[in-house]
Amino acid sequence: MTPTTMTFFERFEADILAGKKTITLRDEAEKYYVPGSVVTVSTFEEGREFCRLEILSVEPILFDALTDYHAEQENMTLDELKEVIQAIYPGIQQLYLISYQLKGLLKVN
Ligand SMILES: CC(=O)Nc1cc[nH]c(=O)n1
Repeated sequence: MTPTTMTFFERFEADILAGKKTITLRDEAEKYYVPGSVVTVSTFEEGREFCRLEILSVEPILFDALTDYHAEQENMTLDELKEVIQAIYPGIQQLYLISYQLKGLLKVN
């Protein structure tokens, strides 16, 4: 079944809404997003819905293949991005690069 939801840590919310973070790197469990589908996005911490995103692509990528270009799309330096990914997914090598575009903001409740 096509996933219809995605969560992000609250600290990424502002960058997503500002269009400064346009990709996310996820593990095997989240490789099933479908290009062209729209997902409702909520915070990981509180489950607060804050936007909808259209999934543009889902591609496998190895941790060691991450470049400055990927970091730029995450609004980070490459060192920061690698630290963040290692903190979320310790020891991971196989990642999935999900690119998306903002489809709409959700009202504050
Ligand atoms: C909740 C969660 O896993 N969030 C992530 C993970 C990887 N990248 C990202 O932008 N957000």
